[in-house]
Amino acid sequence: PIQTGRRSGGYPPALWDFDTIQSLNTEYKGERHMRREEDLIGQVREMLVHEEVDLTPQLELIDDLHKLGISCHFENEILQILKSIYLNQNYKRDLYSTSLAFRLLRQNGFILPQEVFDCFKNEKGTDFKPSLSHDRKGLLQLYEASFLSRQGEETLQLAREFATKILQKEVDERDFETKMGFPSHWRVQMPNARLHIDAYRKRTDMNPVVLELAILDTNIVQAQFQEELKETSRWWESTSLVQELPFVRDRIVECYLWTTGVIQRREHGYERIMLTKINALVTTIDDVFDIYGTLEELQLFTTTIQRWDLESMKQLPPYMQLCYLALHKFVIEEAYETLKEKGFNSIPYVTKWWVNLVESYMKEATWYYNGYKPSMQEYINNAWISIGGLPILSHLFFRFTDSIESMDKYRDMDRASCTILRLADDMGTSLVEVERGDVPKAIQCYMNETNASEEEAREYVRRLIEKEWEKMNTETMWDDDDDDFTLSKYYCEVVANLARMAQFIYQDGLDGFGMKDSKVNKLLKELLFERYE
Ligand SMILES: CC1(C)[C@@H]2CC[C@@]1(C)[C@@H](OP(=O)([O-])OP(=O)([O-])[O-])C2
Ligand SMILES: [Mg+2]
Ligand SMILES: [Mg+2]
Ligand SMILES: [Mg+2]
Repeated sequence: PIQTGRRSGGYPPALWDFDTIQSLNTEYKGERHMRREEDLIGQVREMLVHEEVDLTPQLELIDDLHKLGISCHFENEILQILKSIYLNQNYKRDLYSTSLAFRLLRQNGFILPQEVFDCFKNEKGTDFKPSLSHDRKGLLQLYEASFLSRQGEETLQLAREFATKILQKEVDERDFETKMGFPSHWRVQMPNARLHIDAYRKRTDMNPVVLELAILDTNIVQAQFQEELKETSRWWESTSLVQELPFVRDRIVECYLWTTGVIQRREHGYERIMLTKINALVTTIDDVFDIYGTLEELQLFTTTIQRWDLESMKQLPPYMQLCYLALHKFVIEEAYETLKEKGFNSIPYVTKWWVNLVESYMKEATWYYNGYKPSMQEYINNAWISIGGLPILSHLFFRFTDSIESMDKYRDMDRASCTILRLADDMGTSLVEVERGDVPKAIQCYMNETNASEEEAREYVRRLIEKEWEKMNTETMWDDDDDDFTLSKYYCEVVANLARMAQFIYQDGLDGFGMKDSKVNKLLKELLFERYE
């Protein structure tokens, strides 16, 4: 049933108010903790570079440091170790070591060819040797390594099918993903770190120095996250958008949580605060289009943003004027920083993506009000834009790269990231959205088009996400020695992390952003509010 005009999003109120956020405190800002952390970092560095450990334990340590959220302290040492393994190719061992080395090397820019797995295939090269089906440890790592595949790498496709077929026998189809969890290549680092610390501390091969560093570090980085969160909360309060537009989702804490997975490097606090503001603005404008504005108002709003001037603002209703001016003010402030620090004017580029976004919103609103049901392809061609990833990535582009000319190099990875963001969001939010009144989303479009069941539609969307990850890998993993192709490492990281964070927020098909009863909400409280014991 098409409900014209004002609808409710059915979203619960904010879980934490302004004063609660401002009163957050932790003892882990003290000098004493910093000194202890430096001491532990020194001890772990010794383990990394001096102990003559065998290849496999060294790779396992590197993998653990990343999952425990503390690899940032050892970036140079890790790259040195991986570079030497890459150059003297001493990873050709059993399935486990080869798969582990393959994944860690590719994840760090050393693009090992898929042919390293040929020795594990049968004579005809048509499949992996059946004898491997007893090597569970090796198969798990082969499964993980297969997610580093680029487009057209058949051996890795074969590896994923082979490992999945055998591992699936242990768990039935449905909870395979839940039990296996997302492959590590799809997992964000900081929001998952505490889950890994919980698991690590129970392992028999756990190293007490590594464990103590991981626990201390997660409490120290929480102190930094809390200060950044407080700043974003003061900004959000100052916009008065919640007061003037009471129907929008008041989710500044969740908007901040997003950034801890997208921008994982400690020193990029400014970018996390900036990204939180973008998330909050996109959420507000999305709700204006999705649940509140009449078609006429939305058309006025779109035209005003297309003009990007202050003149045409007066034709807007008051609630839209405030929203428009909040966006305008943010874009100008960021452009000011970019001009001051980098000497170029980002406004024409950034405003283009904000205009594209509201035009895609306008298309969805028109479809909705006309009861139009787009085909899957027609929907996706618009919805990879309407998810709001492009303004996010364009603002981050100007923070993490130094030349406007290079923008085209990133176009395909941007699209892959936004498409995964869109598909993951639809998996988590579209049932509630369509229920309260919204344009049919990926799951519904596929069901309309093929008469498939919801479960079949979800399985189809999951396969689309896998394909988009292959595009992402193809675009972001380039041989570092391919010197005519220099990409910004930081930018490639955040593009892939935006997709990862979407899959984290909407894991298990739940809305970890809009709704409160999800695993994500528990992880949010632990990461941002609770001391890790
Ligand atoms: C940050 C975001 C990913 C972006 C703004 C809020 C979101 C959580 C999501 O909100 P949603 O209403 O699900 O977007 P859409 O489905 O209406 O496009 C779109
Ligand atoms: Mg919406
Ligand atoms: Mg929307
Ligand atoms: Mg949605």
